[in-house]
Amino acid sequence: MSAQREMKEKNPWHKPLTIIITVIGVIAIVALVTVAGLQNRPVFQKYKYGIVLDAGSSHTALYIYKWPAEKDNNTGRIEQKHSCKVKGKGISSYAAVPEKAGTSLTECMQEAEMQVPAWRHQETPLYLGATAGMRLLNMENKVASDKVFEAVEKALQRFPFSYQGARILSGQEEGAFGWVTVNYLDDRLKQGLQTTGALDLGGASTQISFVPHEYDISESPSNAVAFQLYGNYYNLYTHSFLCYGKDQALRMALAHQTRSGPIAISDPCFHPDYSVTRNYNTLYDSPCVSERKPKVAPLNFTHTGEGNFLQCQEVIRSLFNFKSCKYSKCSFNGIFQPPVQGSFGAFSAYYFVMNFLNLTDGSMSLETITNYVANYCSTPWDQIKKVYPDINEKYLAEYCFSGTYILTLLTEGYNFNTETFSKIKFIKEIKGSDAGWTLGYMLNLTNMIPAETKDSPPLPHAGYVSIVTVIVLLLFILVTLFILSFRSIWPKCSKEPQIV
Ligand SMILES: Nc1ccn([C@@H]2O[C@H](COP(=O)(O)OP(=O)(O)OP(=O)(O)O)[C@@H](O)[C@H]2O)c(=O)n1
Repeated sequence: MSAQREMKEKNPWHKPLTIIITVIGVIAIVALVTVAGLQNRPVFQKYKYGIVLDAGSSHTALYIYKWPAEKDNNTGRIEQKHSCKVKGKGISSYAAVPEKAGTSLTECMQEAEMQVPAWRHQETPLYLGATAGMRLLNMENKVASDKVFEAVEKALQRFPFSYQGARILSGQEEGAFGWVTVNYLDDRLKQGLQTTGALDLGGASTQISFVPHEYDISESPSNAVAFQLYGNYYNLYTHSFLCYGKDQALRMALAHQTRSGPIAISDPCFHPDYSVTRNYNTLYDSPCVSERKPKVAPLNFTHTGEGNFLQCQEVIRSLFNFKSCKYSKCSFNGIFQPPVQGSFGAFSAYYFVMNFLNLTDGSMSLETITNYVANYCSTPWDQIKKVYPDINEKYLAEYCFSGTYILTLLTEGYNFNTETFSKIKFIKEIKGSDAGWTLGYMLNLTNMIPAETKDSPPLPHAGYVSIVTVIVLLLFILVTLFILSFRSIWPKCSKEPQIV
């Protein structure tokens, strides 16, 4: 009996005050942990959406972007949710039947309706930007270009999105927004890191954009774009060469070889044994070559291949004018360009071509790549078709020209050398979003990159709650220890059990 009593005496949990403190403490901890848990549980994310249609010269593509609804003004959070390739050619090819330019977009727009939740449709901005194909059509036939836009606008307005307009981007915008996209996706802008240059090769134009060292923008103001993004200032050099996209460059190369109106040409940029009949009118039906059409020429010419890389380079060199330059330094055609600087991302047709040729592995030297392309070009056409039976023959026939064009443009046009060439990465996408001008365009139009950085609290909310929880827990332990340590000096007389 007395032993039992003694045990009760020694066990502090039997003291009423201790029990009360313990219960309160446990309740406090449970409450805090519950609050922290609720606060930090993975909540159902609500997203906002934006749609951009890239109406290029060779085709149109639709991109849907999404970002967390509560973070409109934040960085690194906007990502590509979906893309859709419009069937058929670019909208500029519908000049003779403009309504078809509109209807061609229907399928991808219907996909967009399914991809974006219905309750977000009305607030989802929808943009269409047209590039070099429409630039050329607009130069050639403004009425036809306006009609294509009318048809496209009509078609897009039928959908329940917030239509924001369709327009032709300038070459400078195309270059600058491509640069913004690449650096945004790489998280370089928010962190103020050294930026990556952007190389974009389309069907009808090509763009080069980078931030040069010691750049005197007054030398050629039309090539300069100033940005203030997240509190950082950038003086971007950008230039777009109309007609130097890969399809128009090929036209120019063929025009060069048919300038005297022959009935047949032997082309070093096509494989040995390759042979097709081409139509003079079709070849010269572009403002990039129309003025060079020979006065006297048959209806068709036979286009055969020779597969000679060095001679192909000679033909391609003839497309560039390296003679005149009124600036301290030029790329070609008298266009100012400071020396290339830093790393570059090369996308669109740069990627399609280099990926087909298996040359996107960054470890290959310029010399190895050149030898590979030379060897590829000299391979007979029949053999090429056997090795790649599933590739569209039109694309397949052109990869020798395209590979040679890319190497010549980069090394002789933009002056990349062995060392600087090794800093070019051929990329399709970055972190799941396609490289191209569309994301940069949307970020700009929706003001989603602030000029200044926002002041943010020193700790994120979740961190704050966790720290408070730990501190309270420590306090509770300290108080308990404190109470227990005083147990021995508590007045015992009043609590002495009365033994009757
Ligand atoms: N698998 C593929 C897909 C496309 N291409 C080529 O890549 C170019 C298209 O690049 P893109 O960036 O889509 O150009 P567009 O936007 O159509 O052209 P632009 O920007 O000049 O208007 C075209 O020459 C097309 O033939 C290719 O070689 N292989």
